[in-house]
Parts: sequence; C-alpha cells; structure tokens
Amino acid sequence: MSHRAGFVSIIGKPNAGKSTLMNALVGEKMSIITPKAQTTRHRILGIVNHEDYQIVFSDTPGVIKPNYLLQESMMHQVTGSIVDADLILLVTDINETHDEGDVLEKLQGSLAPVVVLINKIDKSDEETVKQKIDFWQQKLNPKAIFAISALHEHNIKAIMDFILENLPEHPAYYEKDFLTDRNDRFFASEMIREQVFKQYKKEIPYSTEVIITEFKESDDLYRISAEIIVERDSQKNILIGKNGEMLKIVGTYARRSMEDFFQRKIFLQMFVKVIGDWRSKKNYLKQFGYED
Ligand SMILES: Nc1nc2c(ncn2[C@@H]2O[C@H](COP(=O)(O)OP(=O)(O)OP(=O)(O)O)[C@@H](O)[C@H]2O)c(=O)[nH]1
Repeated sequence: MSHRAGFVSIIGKPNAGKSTLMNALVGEKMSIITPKAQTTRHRILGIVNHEDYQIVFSDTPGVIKPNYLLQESMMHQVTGSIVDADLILLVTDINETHDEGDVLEKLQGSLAPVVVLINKIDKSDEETVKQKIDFWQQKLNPKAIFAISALHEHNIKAIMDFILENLPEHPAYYEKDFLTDRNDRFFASEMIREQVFKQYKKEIPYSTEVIITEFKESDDLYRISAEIIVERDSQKNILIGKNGEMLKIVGTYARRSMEDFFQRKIFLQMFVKVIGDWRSKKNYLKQFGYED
C-alpha cells in the first residue's frame, strides 16, 4: 500500500476542547488543558506515526478578536495552520452560545475540507445533538460531522478512521520517530503555565509567561530553573502568595507533571520577575518565541 501523510489542523473557539482532543488523538499529553479560555498560545504539532501513514496534528489557540499584540500573534498562528492544512477539524462546544462567526471567517481562506466536531456531548442530550448536527449541516455543509466527547474519548476512533481515509498519498513529512516540533524546555514551561492557569484567578494567568533558564539533564535527575514573568508588582505578590505558599503549590504540581512526563526525578527552581506590559511589546514577544 502507498504511504499517506498530511496536516490536520484543530481549530475553534477558546475552551471548545481542542487541546483535549489533540491529546486524545495523539495518545500523549502534548497540550496543556485547563478550564480557562486561551490556555493554548502556540501552534503545537502532535504527530502520529505508523508504517503506512503519518498524521501531523496542529493544536491552535482559540479564535478571538485580538486585543493586544500577544493575541495577534496567537491569531497569526491559527491562520498559518489553516493555510497548511489538508484537513481541518473545527471543534465546537455543544453548549457554545457565542457567535462562531470569527472562526468561520478564518476558514474562508482555506481550500481544505472541514470536519465539524460537536464536542462535550456528555454535557448534553440527544435532542440537542440532533439540533446541532442540523445547524452545522445547514451552516457549513462540511465534509462530515461527528458528535464527540474529547474528555471521555467518545468517537475518537471514528475521527481517526475518517482522517486516515481522507489523508493524501504523500511521503512522511518528518522522521518517523518525531512526535512534536516542541522541545523538552517548551513542555516544562507549559507545565508551569498550566498550574498558573489552574491556581490563579482573573488576569494573572493571562499576564504570565514562563521562561526556562536552565535545563540540565543527568541520568536520574533533571535540574530545571524557570522565570515566571508577570506584568506588575501586585501580580508578583499574588503569584508568590503569603510566605511563598502559592508559588510552592504551583511548583509542587508542576514538578509532579514533569516527573510524569519526563519519567525522571525533577529538581525545580522558580523565580518571579516583573516586565511591564510584556504582552504588548514586540521585542519581548519575539524573545519569548511568539512569531509576528
Ligand atoms: N465535559 C466535557 N468537558 C470537556 C470535553 N473536552 C474538553 N473539556 C473541558 O473543557 C475545558 C477546555 O478544554 P481545552 O482542551 O483546554 O480547550 P481548548 O479549546 O484547547 O482551549 P483554549 O486553549 O482556550 O483554546 C477543560 O476543562 C476540559 O477538561 C468534553 O468532551 N466534555
């Protein structure tokens, strides 16, 4: 049989369940998942390799109207992943009440077939599922529609089968042992960011960036140092908490995630630093790995 390979982009509104889906499809924790919107800031590749095929999934930031430079960069990454796609998975929360016009607008530039995935059906009922299927059929006339639960891995196999049937004949794009375009430092920083998103309210998660300043590997231990960047002194105080208690919680959970992910003992050190308005400053965004 000939070899198949292609790019499959996962797009949708914030919080629709894109990262949960990507992890379910890839079978590894590639993308961090939190209950808050706009958790994912970068396009992240997750690659499924097989002797006969290679599927290159892209998890992308949720589509929003950008308010500051960081969000603009996030939206450029969505656009880039749509342009590259052989197939687009449009993830929509079954209980989404907001207009998804901005997502559909983004799709207009693409020739790739679109599959609509109505997610979180575990939080809905049969009648609503039927209505939503009709709605998306009318609205988009997509190549296919699946009602799924990414969280409970319901219908994930059906999506995989569909993707395989529709993957172009093509040689592999990446080496077959390549699982992602991101390195260990990236995953380490994401695991800290995941805890910041989980442990703090309001604007703290959105004002935070995590930079890995040291990543030393030895056989039985990874020594990791990180800077947590916030925009104001008041945020720094909240982040650290009374007697450093909050930061300790972040460190404990992040370290556990890292030990799970890297299968190593982790020694983690974190420092909090203030950089005023970094989210709106081109030089910092560039330095932190956000493309224009
Ligand atoms: N009940 C239920 N919850 C889900 C399902 N899929 C995802 N979630 C939850 O929805 C929330 C958001 O999930 P993510 O996967 O981070 O969503 P996302 O679309 O990547 O979000 P952004 O990074 O903001 O774009 C998390 O709390 C998930 O656990 C599902 O099938 N059922």
